[in-house]
Amino acid sequence: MPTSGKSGGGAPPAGVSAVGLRKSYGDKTVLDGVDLHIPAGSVFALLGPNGAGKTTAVKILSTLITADGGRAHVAGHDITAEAQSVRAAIGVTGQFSAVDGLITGEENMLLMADLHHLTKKEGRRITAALLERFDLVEAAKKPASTYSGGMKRRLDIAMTLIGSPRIIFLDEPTTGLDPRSRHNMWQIIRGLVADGVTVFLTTQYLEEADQLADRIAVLNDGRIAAEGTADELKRLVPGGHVRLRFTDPTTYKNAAAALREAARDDEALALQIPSDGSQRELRSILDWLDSTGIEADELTVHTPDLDDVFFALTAPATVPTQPKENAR
Ligand SMILES: Nc1ncnc2c1ncn2[C@@H]1O[C@H](COP(=O)(O)OP(=O)(O)OP(=O)(O)O)[C@@H](O)[C@H]1O
Repeated sequence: MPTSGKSGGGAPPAGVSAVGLRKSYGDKTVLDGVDLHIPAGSVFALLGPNGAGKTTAVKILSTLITADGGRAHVAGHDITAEAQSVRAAIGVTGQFSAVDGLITGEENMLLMADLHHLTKKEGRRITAALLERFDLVEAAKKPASTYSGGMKRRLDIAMTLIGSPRIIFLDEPTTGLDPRSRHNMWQIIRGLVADGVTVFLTTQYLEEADQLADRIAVLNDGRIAAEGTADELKRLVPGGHVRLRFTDPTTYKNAAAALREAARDDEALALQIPSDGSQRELRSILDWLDSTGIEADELTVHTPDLDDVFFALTAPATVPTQPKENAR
């Protein structure tokens, strides 16, 4: 349970905790009782398909909008009763960028320093350090509207850091970025965490969550469908299988008849046998193929990844234990 988090003794407060968060727009329920517990100093990824309510959750936790129900504490402060203290402790970047394209990157930074009531001297010092850290020195005197997507995101995060936030909400920080800029952003996020910042990240990229997050929650239909480390989530779904592919339709048909427990893909002439991918299971499958004289043209081992988790948990009618393609 959340504590009021006043900085007394005892265990440090969670970075973010929420119980039963609810939000509806008209008769559409967007969040239907969301519970979260994010330890301070960790990276948390909220995953979900388009329209799942990720941005809504970020907006509520960063006090941009109010929830219809539930309670939450951010940096130890109640988001309703102590919204001002929450705002002082957090930074938010992403879909609602604070970058003003008409002024230069440096001017954007100095403006932010003014907003945080830093002295001119201190503002200049921090601006110079952050422009350097985020590789924006060369572009500093150019209007931000001329920046690439990756540079704008870097500037956005640099501006957020002027306030020395303890918690940063990154709403889809790499959407639309090319692979190099995405990797660059991952390095930046890792750097923030190394500095002790708690990162709340929303993303549609499973690889991103896998790479960065200590814990991941999958939001679906307004509820947390699953929560855990990437490995814990991968163990939730039976996505592991051995795939046998054939080129000759008759061999494929014979194999399918003999291997009745395998899921069929008639178009690709492929069979999928559920398997944990262990050496013992592989050996028994190979022995069985030898003994029946079935020879596949290709054999691949597939272990569950976050894609499997995502598809299993966010399918319209979730039936995770059944293979998608079944025998006809
Ligand atoms: N101000 C609003 N008024 C009405 N409906 C809204 C409003 N804001 C969000 N919604 C609806 O709430 C749902 C969740 O939106 P939200 O932006 O939180 O989803 P998301 O998970 O961030 O999606 P995406 O990945 O597409 O950004 C959507 O169906 C959206 O249309």
